[in-house]
Amino acid sequence: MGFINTKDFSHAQADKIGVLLTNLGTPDEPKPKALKRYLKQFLSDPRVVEVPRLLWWCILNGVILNIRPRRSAKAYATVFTDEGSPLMFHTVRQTKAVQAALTAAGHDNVVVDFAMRYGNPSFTSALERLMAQGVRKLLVLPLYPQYSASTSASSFDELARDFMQRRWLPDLRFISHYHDYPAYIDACANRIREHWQVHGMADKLLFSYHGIPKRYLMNGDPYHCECYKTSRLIAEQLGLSKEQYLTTFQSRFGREEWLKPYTDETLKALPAQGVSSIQVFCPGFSADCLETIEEIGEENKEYFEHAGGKRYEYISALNDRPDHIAALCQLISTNLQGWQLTTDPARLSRAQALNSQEVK
Ligand SMILES: C=CC1=C(C)c2cc3[nH]c(cc4nc(cc5[nH]c(cc1n2)c(C)c5CCC(=O)O)C(CCC(=O)O)=C4C)c(C)c3C=C
Ligand SMILES: [Fe+2]
Ligand SMILES: [Fe+2]
Repeated sequence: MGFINTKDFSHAQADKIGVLLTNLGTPDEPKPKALKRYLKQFLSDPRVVEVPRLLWWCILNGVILNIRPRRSAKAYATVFTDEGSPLMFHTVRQTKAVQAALTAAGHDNVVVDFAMRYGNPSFTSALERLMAQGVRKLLVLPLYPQYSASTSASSFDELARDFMQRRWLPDLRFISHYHDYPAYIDACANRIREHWQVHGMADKLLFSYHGIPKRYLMNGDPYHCECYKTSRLIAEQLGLSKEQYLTTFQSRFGREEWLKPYTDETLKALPAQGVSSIQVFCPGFSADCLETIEEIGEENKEYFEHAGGKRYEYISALNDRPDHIAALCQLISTNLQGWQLTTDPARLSRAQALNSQEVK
């Protein structure tokens, strides 16, 4: 068996610490061909669709990949900008901002990069870049605040798959969730407060999270509980009573039951219950993407207004807001504790010299 070898003698350099931010991934272009490639990889992941493989292969290749790419391409075309897919450009900005903040805080041997679980840039390409810079310690932070096997565990699978090909593995730390991390909760609350300062409050605040099949919860996935805890902590931070906010689940796929209450059905029902104004925030999406901009910002707005609702506001995601970046940096720094973090150039060059001698 052949392993990926370290070709650039990075072991001759002082050890660096790599921070790899990851997210779901997005199609390269809003075109059916690119969508087919992306959806095939995404929907073939057994962590995402837990259905017997042979049966699923037939449904996916026989039906879904012949219909969905065209439909999804149309939806993506409404959110792509000159900078590309929102999920991509927000993740690029987050990566640059986290790198700048960590460097400014004195973590001068930390290199930050990002990878996407599906599509580009792949985990392997990002890991190659990090290893080539001398990274021997790696912290991986999937930007999913709430743990779910379909996202967080799937990211770990992809990391492990890459490592199976590698001869020399780095030390590894993996942050599987941060749904109740105080600085993240504060950033969410700040974002909502800022919105209120401009627009005032609405009758209710709705926290909408991406759904997963209910079966995954029944089989032990903690995602549902973590979403409810995040909502409660943000609401407490904002001083809201239980009557003032709701938690719902969006983005259903397929026919089986998903986590309830559903976002779309809730928004269709609220006006008849006397709720005429609503503000929607999506704490589970660290960056705006198709599911927030198009599904929450447009599609669900229509449902609410069509049902008689008067005022609907989508509160955009944390993206690269300074308090979000500060929260991520705090989470990263805490998880780097005990690993060599130095701002001392003399020590770094001594380590470099020693390593070079060992190589000779
Ligand atoms: C098929 C089942 C799906 C599960 C389970 C699922 C879980 C899940 N997804 C996210 C975050 C995102 N999903 C996004 C898009 C998206 N999700 C699914 C399906 C499942 N997701 C599909 C088919 C798509 C593609 C769009 C479409 O064709 O409708 C995105 C947006 C990506 C973008 O490019 O903008 C995100 C983000 C989470 C957090 C999650 C489980 C908790
Ligand atoms: Fe999804
Ligand atoms: Fe969607």
